[in-house]
Amino acid sequence: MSSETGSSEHDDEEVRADSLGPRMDENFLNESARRSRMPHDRPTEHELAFFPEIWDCKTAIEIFLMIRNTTLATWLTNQWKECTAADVRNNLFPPFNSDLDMIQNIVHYLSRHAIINFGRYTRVIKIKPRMFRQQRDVIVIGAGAAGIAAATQLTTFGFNVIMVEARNRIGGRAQNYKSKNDVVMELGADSLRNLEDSPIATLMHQVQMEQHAAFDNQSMFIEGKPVDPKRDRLIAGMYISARGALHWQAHNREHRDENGKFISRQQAYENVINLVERGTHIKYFNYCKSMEEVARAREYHFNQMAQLRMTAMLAEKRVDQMKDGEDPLLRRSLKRDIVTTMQKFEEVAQAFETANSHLELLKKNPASKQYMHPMDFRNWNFLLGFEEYLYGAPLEKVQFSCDAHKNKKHGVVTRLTDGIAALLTSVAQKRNLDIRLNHRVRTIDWSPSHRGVKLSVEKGDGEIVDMNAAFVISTLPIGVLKKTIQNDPRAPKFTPPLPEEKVEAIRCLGSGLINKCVLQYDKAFWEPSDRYHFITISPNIRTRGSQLLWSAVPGSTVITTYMVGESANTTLDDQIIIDMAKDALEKIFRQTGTLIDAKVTHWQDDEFAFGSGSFMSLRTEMKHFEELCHPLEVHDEKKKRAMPRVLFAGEHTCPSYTATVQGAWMSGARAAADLANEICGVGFTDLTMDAGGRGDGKDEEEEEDSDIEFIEDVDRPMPEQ
Ligand SMILES: Cc1cc2nc3c(=O)[nH]c(=O)nc-3n(C[C@H](O)[C@H](O)[C@H](O)COP(=O)(O)OP(=O)(O)OC[C@H]3O[C@@H](n4cnc5c(N)ncnc54)[C@H](O)[C@@H]3O)c2cc1C
Repeated sequence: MSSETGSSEHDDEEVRADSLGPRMDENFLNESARRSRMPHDRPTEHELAFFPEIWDCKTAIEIFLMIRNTTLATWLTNQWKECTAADVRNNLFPPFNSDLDMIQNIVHYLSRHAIINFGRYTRVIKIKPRMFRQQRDVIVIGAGAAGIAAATQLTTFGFNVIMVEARNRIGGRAQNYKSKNDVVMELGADSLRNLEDSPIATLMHQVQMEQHAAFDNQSMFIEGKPVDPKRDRLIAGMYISARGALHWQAHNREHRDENGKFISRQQAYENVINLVERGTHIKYFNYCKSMEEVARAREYHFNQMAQLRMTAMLAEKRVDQMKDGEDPLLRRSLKRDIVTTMQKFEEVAQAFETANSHLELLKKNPASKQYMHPMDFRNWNFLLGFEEYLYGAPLEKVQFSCDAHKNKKHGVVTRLTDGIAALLTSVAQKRNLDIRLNHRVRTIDWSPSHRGVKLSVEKGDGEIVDMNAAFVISTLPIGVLKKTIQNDPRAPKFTPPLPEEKVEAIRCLGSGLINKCVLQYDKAFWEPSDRYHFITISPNIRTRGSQLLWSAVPGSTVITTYMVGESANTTLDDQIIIDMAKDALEKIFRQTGTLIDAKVTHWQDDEFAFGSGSFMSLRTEMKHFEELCHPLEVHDEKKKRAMPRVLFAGEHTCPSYTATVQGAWMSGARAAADLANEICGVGFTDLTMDAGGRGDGKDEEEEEDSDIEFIEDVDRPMPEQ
């Protein structure tokens, strides 16, 4: 019987392997789940919440996972075209391809949450709005990565979306600047990390833009002179150990001071260094103590040897002075004394030798007086400065345990030759988004007395217009929200004011700053294939973040340097910053070309950003992210519950990827899904009831559309999108 079961399992496996297309083997399915940030072997908590029918049944979970992973693989195989239930079914083998409901529900779930079918792709199934007409209008504030993600998703769900953007361009903190001879300079975000599992990788795949890896081949310079790579590796090793220790601590215990504030990353590094330094001092103290003890023992043995030698010599002299036959008893006794003294001398001489060689050994291997040489502290400080670049804030202000909540995989760092803003523009164009540039939102009125949300918007020519929508998605940056809660007239005003919990969350989240100095020369005097990325180490700890990294797009004549940490908020004149950068380059390369164009950013003064990105400050708690995402709600009499009016997105609402383009995109998609789930219902679980939970006949004034049309579908009608 057992052999029968065994062979049937084996046959099943063979059937599975044969039935899978050439690319849909198990490894590819698992890899597809990983690339979509999902575990391949279990449903996520979010999935379980949406698919209660699989909770208690192992087989149902297996079927679910097979269909889900095949859906992800189907999408990843062709990300230019909508992945439909029919496509997924074609890639499934029996019996998994028979559960049409499950296939459709999974495709809907993954599409709704922007895990598949997002970005710049061709839709196959006609969009069917699943909400009342008056619930269809949405205004998205801000046309950065978060706004574009939210708008593209919402249009897919059937909403009418208008985007209002204060600037005369889209992209927000991803900003291209075309220099005098049309070379693209990135003034905002320039590097894309975590691409192995990032939705941005899909956009790049869809848009097919030229890209290149950054951070290759780093060379370090201190005051124009290359740093010894051996010492660099040594200090980098120490830093990696210290960072590992911090990471371990962050995951294992909470570190707050007596005021309940988190310890800063700078403080945590200092603690680690002090701990190691203390260990070094203790070792040095023990070394000195051992030296002293061994030297004393050696001296003691030496003196003992001298004494014993003297005793033996005196005894010998006495024996020599005795006449033949005189006092034989005394002679014998003296001779015996001489023998025992010499025996003792041998023993002491051996102890002396041991002490002596111990002393020599100690002298040969002296203990260090200090952990790190003052010169090496420069390298160390560069590494901390580099963290300030990654976090976009001085380490004194960054919460030490912030890594515990961040996705730490950085992998290959990629840059786009035409810039990140061009990528976002391409997606927005393809999806035909209605973007109103030069529309600066002044007030957001979400009073319960209105039917929806009323925006007061200032157009480029100064005219103030009112715009109304059922819902608003705000992607106002954290810097702008901070100004809002300070009643700064430059930031939009909320009426009624934001709830206290949200105000507290905005106050407690950090708003960081990275600035850049971008230089365009007439020729590239750096080696384009080699040192297109290098590092200058500041001799001064306070200025460690000033012009620490240099990067250039290979083949271009533009080179960029960054100002981070304390140095980012500089009050120096632009010309001084440019001259400093030119001097640093001249020190390294001696011969530089002619400067054609230069640009220094001041993101702290930009009225539509007031900073570069959010970070976890010493007061940030995880609950603050929930508060930041939480929509502004109004009680709905009909539905007898609170309904969202203003939803929030932006990089600062995505704790795993704060201050990144990826985080911004994911937050926009999340806000769009939240709104659609709330208004359209989770279409994949309830296909008969309408959006408002009405369930039966139609309300006269709230007419629903019924223009459903499927261009391509599985054999039986597909549920509404
Ligand atoms: C110098 C610098 C370097 C960076 N480097 C990187 C990097 O290497 N990699 C990375 O992933 N990220 C980087 N970032 C961070 C990244 O740019 C942001 O996290 C991301 O672009 C934020 O997108 P968002 O949509 O949340 O916000 P934004 O892009 O800021 O979009 C918000 C939009 O709202 C608009 N807006 C503001 N106020 C109003 C108003 N009153 N009315 C109407 N519209 C308004 C703004 O104009 C803006 O377009 C960097 C940022 C800076 C500044």
